[in-house]
Amino acid sequence: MTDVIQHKAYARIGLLGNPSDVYYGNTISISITNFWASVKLEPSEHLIVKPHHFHDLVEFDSLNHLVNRLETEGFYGGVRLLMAICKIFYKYCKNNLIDLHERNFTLSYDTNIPRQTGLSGSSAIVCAALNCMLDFYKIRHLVRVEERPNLILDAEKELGIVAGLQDRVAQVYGGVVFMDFGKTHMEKLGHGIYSPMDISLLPPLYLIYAENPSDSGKVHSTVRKRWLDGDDFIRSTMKEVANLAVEGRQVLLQKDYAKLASLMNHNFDLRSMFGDDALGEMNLKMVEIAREVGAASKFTGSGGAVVAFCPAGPLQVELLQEACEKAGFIIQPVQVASSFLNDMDLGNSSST
Ligand SMILES: Nc1ncnc2c1ncn2[C@@H]1O[C@H](COP(=O)(O)OP(=O)(O)O)[C@@H](O)[C@H]1O
Ligand SMILES: O=C(O)[C@H]1O[C@H](OP(=O)(O)O)[C@H](O)[C@@H](O)[C@@H]1O
Ligand SMILES: [Mg+2]
Repeated sequence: MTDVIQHKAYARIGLLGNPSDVYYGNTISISITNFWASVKLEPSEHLIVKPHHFHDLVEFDSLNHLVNRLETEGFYGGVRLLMAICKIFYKYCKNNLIDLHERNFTLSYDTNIPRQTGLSGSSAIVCAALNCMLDFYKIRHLVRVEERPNLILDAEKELGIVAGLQDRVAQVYGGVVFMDFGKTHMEKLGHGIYSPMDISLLPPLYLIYAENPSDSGKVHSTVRKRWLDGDDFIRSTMKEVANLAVEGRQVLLQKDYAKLASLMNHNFDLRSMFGDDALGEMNLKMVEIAREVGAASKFTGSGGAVVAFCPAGPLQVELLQEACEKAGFIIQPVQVASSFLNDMDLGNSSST
């Protein structure tokens, strides 16, 4: 009864096809153990959502400190995410006639995912919290794995954040997943078709990032509006982006890494549809630096971090490391997470 429940959810990299997940496209995404968010649920008398001592700072040294902090980190931390998933979870259970016991809990969180860098720090917090609640109420078998990414996305939608499913799928499934968000099954099933791939198909990848918060909701809103208005250029470019993941799946199965490099670069080039202002100068610089040494590179998400691949091998990796250090960017090898699904999760899944 008094057991503490704790779950981690990891950062993710959009390897190919992002951001077409927001637009009935396809992606290949990877869950990585380099960074994670963790959420703790402790039974308690009242229902409490605890602010994080750093990410939800409300006490400052001075007015100058407060303003500086808001300008670099924005207004929000993770508390709103935890509250939003509580609301979505409760409503989902109610609508699906899932009985919840009446005991209360305290939620707290921590994260080392660089903030708002397109590594999916937001949905990691939400995903870890959802896992805690599934265990607290012992209803894991009643909420299918394919549905869970939708709940996580709904929590962020509740806050007005424009985002897609790829982050949430990678964080629920783990490993490498090919995702098909085609309109037909999105409308018929209410979710995409998610096919885990063998993680050993991936070549060594590198993560480059800078402390450079960018708001994924803001980055996406203009393109989203143009897509909804039926803008021909945005619609056709987004289809092209989606096809890169479809092609990428075959390319990975054949271990054709030269082709993988060209697909990654093409993916980034198509992101120019967002416009340089939305993409951000520092983000563009990260991609440029990788390309200068002949590495393939693209955004992991909506901006802040870049995934790079060195098709020419270790010497090229050294050049890339030197170039990043010189420019003040952090670079580290990507550590791919294995699948997170257990027997109970797989037992209630219909499409994996
Ligand atoms: N590391 C973090 N710590 C606390 N809250 C975060 C963090 N990262 C994101 N958030 C919360 O999630 C919201 C959306 O973040 P988002 O732009 O999607 O970033 P990311 O690329 O990391 O997912 C932020 O406005 C903030 O409320
Ligand atoms: O633009 C993208 O590639 C992704 O942007 C968001 O992810 P984030 O890590 O918050 O930048 C969004 O949630 C994803 O669905 C997009 O593919
Ligand atoms: Mg996000």
